[in-house]
Amino acid sequence: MINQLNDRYAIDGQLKFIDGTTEFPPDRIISVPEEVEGFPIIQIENNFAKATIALYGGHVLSFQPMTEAEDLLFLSESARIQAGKGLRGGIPVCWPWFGPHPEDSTLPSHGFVRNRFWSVLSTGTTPGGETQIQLGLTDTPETRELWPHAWELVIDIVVGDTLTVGLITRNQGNEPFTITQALHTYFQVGNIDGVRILGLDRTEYIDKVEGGVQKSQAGVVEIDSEVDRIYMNVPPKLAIDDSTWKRQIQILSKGSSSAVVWNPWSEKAAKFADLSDDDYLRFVCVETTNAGPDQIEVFPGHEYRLESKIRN
Ligand SMILES: O=P(O)(O)OC[C@H]1O[C@H](O)[C@H](O)[C@@H](O)[C@@H]1O
Repeated sequence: MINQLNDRYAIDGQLKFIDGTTEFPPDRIISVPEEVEGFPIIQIENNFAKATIALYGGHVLSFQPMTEAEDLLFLSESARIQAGKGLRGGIPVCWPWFGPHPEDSTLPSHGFVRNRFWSVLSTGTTPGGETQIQLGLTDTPETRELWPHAWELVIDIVVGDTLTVGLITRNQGNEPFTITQALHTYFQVGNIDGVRILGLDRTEYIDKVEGGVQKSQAGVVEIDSEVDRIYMNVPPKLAIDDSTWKRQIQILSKGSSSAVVWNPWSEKAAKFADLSDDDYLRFVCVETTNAGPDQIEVFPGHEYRLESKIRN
């Protein structure tokens, strides 16, 4: 499998496929999903940055511009490969619903594409020397049991000094459908104590920690307890200011008017098997979403693109 992928899609000196099971320590490989041999991970290194992407979940795992000492993305040291489960960290794709299913709590949280193998549609180099990868996923009889629609998803990733991730939803059926979704980005930070999220002053948010009450943000967002919020009518540009590592990460979104900010804090983090107890100090999720009232209707034959650009 890895050899075939390399024969077809590798780019000399820039992109190759590796067997992900050799990248994770054996005690963190709980069960390898059966659909595809090995656990293919795309490894990219070009003039601008290094990045890795798992075919499982269409999941960007890491992105480090050459100018940066530390990865912009957080991947838990306790992240594990487990069939049916997503990986903790990077950019999980939540689709076609964000969070719990609105009517049926037995359905998986954050939809069902973060734990499926995506196929490679293309790899290439842009005229400017960035690396572009497109992965795809389509409905099957099994997904139609979970969500009765015909669809095609494409994740369009460009690795340069900026990481661009576009998630394209195509409606291949005869009826319109409505989605919520997220590029659920885990940003790595020096210490959560020194983090300020900029750009959300005076926006309204749904506070999930306090049962969904609506509040208004005053000033920058600082985190010193569990935070789980859907911000609404957000501007297209947010930033994470990290005083510990003295860097600022820019997040530019398109096709999104909401953003989710999440940190589980100590007590909740301790309950996650795939997070170390003090990992809550090392990341904050600032997610580019269509969530809460920001819902998207896609008409037959049409497509919708949600996009997040990340850079330092
Ligand atoms: O544990 P997961 O299913 O990956 O979800 C992790 C988190 O994702 C989002 O940020 C939600 O707003 C949180 O409520 C949830 O806890």
